Amino acid sequence: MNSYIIEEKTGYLLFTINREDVRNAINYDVMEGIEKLLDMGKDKAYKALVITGAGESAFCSGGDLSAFHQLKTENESYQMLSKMSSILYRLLTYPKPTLAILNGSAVGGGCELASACDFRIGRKGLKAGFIQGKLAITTGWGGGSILLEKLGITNALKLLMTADLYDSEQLLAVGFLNELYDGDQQQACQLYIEKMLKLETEVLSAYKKMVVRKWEETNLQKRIQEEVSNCAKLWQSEAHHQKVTSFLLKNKKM
Ligand SMILES: CC[C@H](C(=O)O)C(=O)SCCNC(=O)CCNC(=O)[C@H](O)C(C)(C)COP(=O)(O)OP(=O)(O)OC[C@H]1O[C@@H](n2cnc3c(N)ncnc32)[C@H](O)[C@@H]1OP(=O)(O)O
Repeated sequence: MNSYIIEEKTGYLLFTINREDVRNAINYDVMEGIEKLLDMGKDKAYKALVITGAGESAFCSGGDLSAFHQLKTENESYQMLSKMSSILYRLLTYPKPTLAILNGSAVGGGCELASACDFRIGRKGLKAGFIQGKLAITTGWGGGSILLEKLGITNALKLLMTADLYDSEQLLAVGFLNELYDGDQQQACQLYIEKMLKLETEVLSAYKKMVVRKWEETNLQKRIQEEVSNCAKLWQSEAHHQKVTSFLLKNKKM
């Protein structure tokens, strides 16, 4: 079964992480799928990109712990973290509107993926959290630096420094979610982007350029690279490896 599905919809591309059995955890296949989405999205036929997860339970549970647990040293983890942070920077600065539909829980890198999109709508009742801190690491794909750009500093630091799971109403209140939906996900998606799809793609990309220019002037990409380097240093700590091992043992993955 493919780790992801890319569907051509009228005016936009829909990317679905298709790994429901592991709560849509991101492995190298999914990373390659997002790169393929970003390449396909250049076509003028598409005015927007939408990202979601398969099933009702999870949007994305972050990095695939079974796959990435093999990465022990700072350098080994840096290669993976740097690869995904570059992909998320491409997504963040994409010259078209991008929407994450949180169809269920989003944790760790799943929240980083959602943060890299311009907009986030979430199913009522979901829980999400930047739980990296509970694994003795920080965000490592750029999500911390991006969150600090998109939410107020206090709200962003609260989500990052508590490493807690928050419910959909709380996430709406702090501005991580832009809207909540009940029921049909496709309808919620259509309702959210239909007005944007009526505009010329040149107008949409001109507005996106305004914010990308601000991020370029404030060295966001360099700040993301520092985040990645810091996470790689923490990654090799005994504390991090023990936390991941206990998760995998609890789920009989070791
Ligand atoms: C910089 C980013 C960073 C990185 O890795 O590089 C991160 O993303 S760090 C954070 C990594 N992610 C996690 O620690 C999340 C771990 N998962 C969970 O906390 C829960 O699974 C949750 C809250 C997402 C969903 O809980 P729920 O009770 O609904 O499901 P289960 O825990 O029973 O999980 C079902 C099934 O999926 C497997 N699973 C879930 N998440 C992952 C994952 N991230 N990697 C690998 N496998 C995952 C879990 O082992 C269960 O497998 P099963 O064979 O059914 O026992």
